[in-house]
Amino acid sequence: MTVVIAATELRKEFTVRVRSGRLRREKRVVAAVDGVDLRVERGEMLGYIGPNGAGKSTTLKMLTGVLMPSGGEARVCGYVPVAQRTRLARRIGVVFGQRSQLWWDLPLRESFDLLGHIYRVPAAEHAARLRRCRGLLDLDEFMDTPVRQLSLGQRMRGELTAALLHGPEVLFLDEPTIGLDVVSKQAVRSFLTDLGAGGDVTLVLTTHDLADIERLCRRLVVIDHGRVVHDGTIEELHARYGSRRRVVAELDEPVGTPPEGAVVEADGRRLVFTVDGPAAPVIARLAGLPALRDLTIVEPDIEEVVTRLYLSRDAP
Ligand SMILES: Nc1ncnc2c1ncn2[C@@H]1O[C@H](COP(=O)(O)OP(=O)(O)OP(=O)(O)O)[C@@H](O)[C@H]1O
Repeated sequence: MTVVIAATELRKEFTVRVRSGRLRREKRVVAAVDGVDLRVERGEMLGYIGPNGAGKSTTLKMLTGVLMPSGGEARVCGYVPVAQRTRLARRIGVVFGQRSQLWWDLPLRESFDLLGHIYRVPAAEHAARLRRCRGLLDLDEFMDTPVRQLSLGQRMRGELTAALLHGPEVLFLDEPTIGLDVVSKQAVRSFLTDLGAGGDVTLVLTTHDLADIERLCRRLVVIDHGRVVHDGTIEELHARYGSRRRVVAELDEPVGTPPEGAVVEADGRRLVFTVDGPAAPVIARLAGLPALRDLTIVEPDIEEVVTRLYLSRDAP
């Protein structure tokens, strides 16, 4: 296994001035990233999440060579990000949802051509990658539209293409689906799934949309107040917080005496059972209910478990 991202005790402190009286301003140090250890192997798709202000973007900026760490070490593709930023830039692709790497007044097509020249991508490689992105991201309709006239969803598809034209090994995506409609989100997600399926590109994704994570990432790193508070699979997070599957029975008539273990909802027309192991015994027990209309198994909800994790961190 090749480790493509290795961070040890990575730290970033910002000095901010805060008002401390009518005229006085005091200096205060904010530890935006407070000792993050992270190892990511080639081909992993990693979700890097956390509440607002947790330090996600700051971490990504340090890993991509935009910000100098205050402490600790980072290597990405073997390079020290800030010191070897130019060399690193050839090996990574970056999409910051809130910012653009495209030329505002140029049509997409020309932005892509320029990027091909800047990175000195051989013409055949450039054409092949562009063809693939055009197909998978449905770019054809707006290839000749100036970037400033693109909608957010169209621009994001352009941004992803721009980040990939030089064939990066690691792709850093900071909120790539922010503000996109459901169709554009799906387009971006299936594009990233396709990209990850090859196993060569490593993907680090920050997002507040946990469906992105569920759809794309096996591993989840959660940070809060600049520190890693979970590093593992989504299943491990569910196990840690005791998330359970539920069996839901919909009834045509309100139930008289609810079966043991049921929570009764919807005026007695819905029974909810929490199950620990296999759902079959509960389902078998319910199959005989006279007014039964439908039975569903509801998997543990990622939003719920992540909310619990964030809230538990807030507790004193
Ligand atoms: N340039 C800066 N100067 C001062 N403080 C900063 C700067 N950039 C970030 N911070 C602070 O560092 C902390 C982490 O910010 P960061 O942008 O990394 O969070 P985030 O996890 O990406 O948040 P969000 O989900 O809201 O985008 C916050 O408290 C933020 O106010």
